[in-house]
Amino acid sequence: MTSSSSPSQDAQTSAQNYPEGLRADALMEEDVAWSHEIDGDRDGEQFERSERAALRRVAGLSTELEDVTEVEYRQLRLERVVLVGVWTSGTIQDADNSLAELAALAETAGALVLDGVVQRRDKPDAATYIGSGKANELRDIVIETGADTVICDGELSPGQLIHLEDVVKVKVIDRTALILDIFAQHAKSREGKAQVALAQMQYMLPRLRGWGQSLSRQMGGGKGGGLATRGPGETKIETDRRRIREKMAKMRREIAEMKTGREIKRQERRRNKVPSVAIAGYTNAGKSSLLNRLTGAGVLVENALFATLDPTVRRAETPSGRLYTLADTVGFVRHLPHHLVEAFRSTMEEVGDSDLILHVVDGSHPAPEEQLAAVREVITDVGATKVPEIVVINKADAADPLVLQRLLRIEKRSIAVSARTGQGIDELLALIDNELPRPSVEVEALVPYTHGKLVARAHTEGEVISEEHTEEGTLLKARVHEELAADLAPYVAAPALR
Ligand SMILES: Nc1nc2c(ncn2[C@@H]2O[C@H](COP(=O)(O)OP(=O)(O)OP(=O)(O)O)[C@@H](O)[C@H]2O)c(=O)[nH]1
Ligand SMILES: [Mg+2]
Repeated sequence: MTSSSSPSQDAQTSAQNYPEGLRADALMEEDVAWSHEIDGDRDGEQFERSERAALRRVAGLSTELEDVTEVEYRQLRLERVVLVGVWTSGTIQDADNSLAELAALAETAGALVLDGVVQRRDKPDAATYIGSGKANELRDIVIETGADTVICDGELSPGQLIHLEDVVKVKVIDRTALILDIFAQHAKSREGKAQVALAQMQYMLPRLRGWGQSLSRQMGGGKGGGLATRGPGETKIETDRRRIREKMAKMRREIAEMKTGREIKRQERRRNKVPSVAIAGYTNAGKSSLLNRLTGAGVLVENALFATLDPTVRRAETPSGRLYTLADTVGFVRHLPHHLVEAFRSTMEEVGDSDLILHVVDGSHPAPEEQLAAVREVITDVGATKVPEIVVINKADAADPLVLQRLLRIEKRSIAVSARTGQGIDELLALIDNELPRPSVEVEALVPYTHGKLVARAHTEGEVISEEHTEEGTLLKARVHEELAADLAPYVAAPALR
């Protein structure tokens, strides 16, 4: 590891150097001026008085701890967080699910969730996200719980973050920053790390505005800011921005190179005509567990979101003995930060390039249909709509049988399995066998025993229909791909004999 080459670290360091500046930034935000006009409780008028009256507490969110020692241990390094969401449409259940997911994300990032509240509004408040009155209530909750961070369930403008921070007086981060943080913690490969770093820089860039202003204030610009302080600040910001943009450009080039390497490997697999199966699905659906079940591979399985961030490809075999590759992929999540969709396009491209998608969904989740829809949106996004899909409803052991029935009815090509107990796995393997593309050429050849390798290849790369050991060699009837057909050509029986 080189000391100064991590851009995300640099960005973090810079942010720490100028925390005041981020605040100062808000004062410059243009949206502040008009936000006050549409602020207040006007937005909420359509809603019930009781709904507007207070922040709605979401039950059962706080992190469960096994024992006291765990509390002490965790408090040493964990952030204590309060979650806050704005509920604009849909049912209470939707709002609660969304916040429960945010809680899972926060825990995955290593935080201790103390409380969660939802505010019903038409749309997020332009200045403080939840509105200034509710922000004060949130401040009370923060004091009461001893939280040191507030996490908002959405992407907030830099101005909103800072305004809310000014009221609640602890650090405020948004869902995007949280997901980026988890991704940064989990990325393993060089490519994955580079992609996350790039996404982080992209997220940072528009939030850089205040740093220079703060600097100029330190240099004697005085409070209140205004145009007078902008001069030197602007210069500093320009430098920062240019530096970051240069790093981003370099990073993009490096990622492109790494991508070429991966593409070559993929083409090799293609050339060998090994069919590929991609496991896609919502985060925590059990994709890695399923990969393990299907191949016996030791892939990291964790009850955490985004345990898998780098594609893992394994070799597998159908019950009839055909080889294929099985690729684990990064989990999907609703409202995936836009730069991350871009950054992880490469993983998803692999999905689009496969012969079959195993779309894993957690049957025990409160809203599996929503997960299916969210994942399909991204699949469409990367143009993978033509790839056949099997919906694998996982965690059948823990799911409500009625929900399973409902899903099996709605999804035509679906199967209920449990990666944990092994239930339904044999059927799934047979289904995969069925759905994989069939090799196209049917051959009948008498292969000399000195060329046993060709027979073995017919088994793994094609489909053997019949095999007979004669004095001259193996009499083989099989369906194979064109390349193997060409290799077998010298031994193909004369047409008259067929
Ligand atoms: N009850 C039950 N739990 C399961 C089953 N399959 C997986 N799990 C659990 O679900 C959690 C997530 O499993 P993973 O395989 O890591 O899920 P994933 O989809 O790869 O998740 P990410 O890589 O984080 O997106 C783990 O705690 C698993 O033990 C199952 O069939 N039944
Ligand atoms: Mg995984």
